[in-house]
Amino acid sequence: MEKVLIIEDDISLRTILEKFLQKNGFEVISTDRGKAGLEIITSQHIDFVLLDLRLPDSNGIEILQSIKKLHSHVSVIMMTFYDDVRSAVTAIKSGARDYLTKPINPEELLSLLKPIQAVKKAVEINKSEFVQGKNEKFAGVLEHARLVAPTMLSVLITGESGTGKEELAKYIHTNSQRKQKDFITVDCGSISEELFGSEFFGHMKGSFTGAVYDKPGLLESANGGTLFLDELGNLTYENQIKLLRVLQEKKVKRIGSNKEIDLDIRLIAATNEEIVLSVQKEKFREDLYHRLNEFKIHVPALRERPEDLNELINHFIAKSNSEFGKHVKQLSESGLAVLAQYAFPGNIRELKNIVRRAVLLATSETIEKDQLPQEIFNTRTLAVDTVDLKSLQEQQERDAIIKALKKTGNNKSEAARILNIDRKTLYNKLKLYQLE
Ligand SMILES: Nc1ncnc2c1ncn2[C@@H]1O[C@H](COP(=O)(O)OP(=O)(O)OP(=O)(O)O)[C@@H](O)[C@H]1O
Repeated sequence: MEKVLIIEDDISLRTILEKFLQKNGFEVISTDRGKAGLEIITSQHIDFVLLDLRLPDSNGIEILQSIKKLHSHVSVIMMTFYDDVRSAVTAIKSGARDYLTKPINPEELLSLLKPIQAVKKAVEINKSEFVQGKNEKFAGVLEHARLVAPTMLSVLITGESGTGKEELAKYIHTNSQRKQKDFITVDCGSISEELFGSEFFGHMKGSFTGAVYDKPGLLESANGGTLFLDELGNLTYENQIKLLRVLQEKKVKRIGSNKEIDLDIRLIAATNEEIVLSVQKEKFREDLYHRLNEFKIHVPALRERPEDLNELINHFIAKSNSEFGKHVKQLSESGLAVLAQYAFPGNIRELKNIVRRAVLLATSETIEKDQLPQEIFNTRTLAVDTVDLKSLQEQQERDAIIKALKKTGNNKSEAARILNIDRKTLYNKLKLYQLE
């Protein structure tokens, strides 16, 4: 989930923004002071900041400059009054992603955050963060990844949600000669029809209302590097056409510019849906499918990799220790036995969340069984030789969705947040399980 920091001293505006963003699936943290905001950004991961231009203890522009100097990957949106648009322009020049004038229009705010959500730069690609494990199937996956990495073949990664498709895409990038260049992630579901052009192609200042500065598009940013198209199945049909055209031409022009830029981009796409079915139903263009599927890799579900459970748990214990300043050493035998029986419908992401929570709750060096979430004791356990794994997983997914909807009073955004999936995926699953 994306985390947003609000730095705003007007308490009523701050509260409205907090509630609105939480409702729309963001994790929110807020403060009324600029310096406290800087401390928060230093001590925890923040995706973007809503920053008031005038703060009681500091000047918003100076805070912006410090953020950009120390944490350049954090996107900042300035909030200002109409009569201070000049300062907003200075803010843009200092690296702010955009600005909003008060009173803040929530829909406008959302439309600004959506493309930011869609464009996550993998600033840290660290090989030691990647657990390889011992499972034979996954070893085969990695072998294929290493073989395809140095080529120009586009790769289609399939697999259930949370199995590590994005991690594998980064693995391919870091094993290619492009590793010094950028790896750009695009969440295909969050790019609307209207935004596609300016997000993918970029624009020149003044080319349309709201284009207050020159902006390179995603394709230009990924030039020389890798473009990762996540949740490919969520790309709208019209956007599929536009993407295909530019991939065929291998050239791009920013909106409002005549200058053609040659493109040299490695494409990796991921999907957890049966994209072949979408092709058959003519919802996904066959030509684009073939263009992206020059080499397919399927990532197995976590329950198909029981040998790797231990290594992944230890990896997440170590990560959570450094995140929370704890000194947990291990998971108890009985705790491990519980996890070993669990089917993990949310795969590695779910395991990571379970371990993080348990590390936070742990009161000694060992995580005890009762520090694992209750839900995993209630679900049917995994008996590999007697049950149909697919239907077991579907049943668990369905149960989890019903529970989340009940808990949130049928609020889909909130339910999607709890389930750690995007809203579009939730809608697809509601349709699939006939829960609409
Ligand atoms: N091999 C791995 N080593 C360490 N961590 C991993 C590994 N694979 C996945 N993870 C972690 O599990 C979580 C989910 O991984 P990732 O986002 O790559 O999955 P995904 O299949 O792309 O998910 P989705 O289908 O929802 O987009 C992330 O936090 C990631 O860091």
